[in-house]
Amino acid sequence: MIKNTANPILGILGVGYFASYFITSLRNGGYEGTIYLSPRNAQTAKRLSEEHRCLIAQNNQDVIDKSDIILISVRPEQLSDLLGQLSFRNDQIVISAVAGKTIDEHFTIADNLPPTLIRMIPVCSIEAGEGVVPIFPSNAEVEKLANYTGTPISFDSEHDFDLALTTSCMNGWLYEFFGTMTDWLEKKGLSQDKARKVILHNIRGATAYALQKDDQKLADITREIATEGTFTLEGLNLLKKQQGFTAWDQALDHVHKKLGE
Ligand SMILES: NC(=O)C1=CN([C@@H]2O[C@H](COP(=O)(O)OP(=O)(O)OC[C@H]3O[C@@H](n4cnc5c(N)ncnc54)[C@H](OP(=O)(O)O)[C@@H]3O)[C@@H](O)[C@H]2O)C=CC1
Repeated sequence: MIKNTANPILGILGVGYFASYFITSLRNGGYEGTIYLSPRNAQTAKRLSEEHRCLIAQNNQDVIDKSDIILISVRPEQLSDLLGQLSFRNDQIVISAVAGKTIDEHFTIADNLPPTLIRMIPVCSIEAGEGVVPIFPSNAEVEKLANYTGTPISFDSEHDFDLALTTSCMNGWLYEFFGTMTDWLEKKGLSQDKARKVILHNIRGATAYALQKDDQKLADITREIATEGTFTLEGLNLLKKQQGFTAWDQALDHVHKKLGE
């Protein structure tokens, strides 16, 4: 059992890009628990200890020994090396942020993991306090932790979790899409600052509006706006004719297949 359920002690193995945004998000969201970091990436660990009140452990085993919940955020190819010589207590919760490795694959790589192994892979937007935090399987302690960072969504199957992960890649494509529209505005004469604000607040408004209409299908919101004779409908028809939306489906299909390989 976790010793301090209000503030479980979090240990992090793999202190790189993911750990940086996750810790920033936790602290911004008000998480006051102790955080122990693996010392391997000394520069990042030092920065996080200074900026976000983390403690640097002596080594990876020290991280585990001092923590209730251990987050693994090394790259997939580094997982077996990391887990090789470590030992966990059976009452600990391990969260893995390692993309593309199933729960079974984790246990195949390392038979020393405790029984409670949870996959949780949020995207970097949680640093701004927004974004989905996919979790599998559901776990109350992990959901509580994730709640500091964004919107936790727990899935009933790894298949569903992987679908959510696929759209995490989509989250990355969106910036390219937003950038294309911003560039268009700039080419037409708008300043960079104004173009960026117009696009980003348009999109933020669209998501906020849709989130408050959760009983309505998203396509129905479009149908309400893009009525006969509107410029919105003309643009929409052009996008459809140019396969503007099916191209996104194809990219999602591609990534989903890759995740399952
Ligand atoms: N980057 C992202 O946006 C996202 C990443 N993820 C997942 O997060 C994980 C980490 O990705 P990311 O943060 O980008 O990668 P990084 O390379 O930035 O971070 C991984 C860190 O783990 C360290 N590390 C490697 N082996 C060990 C070890 N044996 N003991 C202690 N530390 C070790 C690395 O140190 P060193 O540099 O010395 O090897 C590095 O500091 C991946 O599995 C990825 O799938 C998930 C969602 C999004």
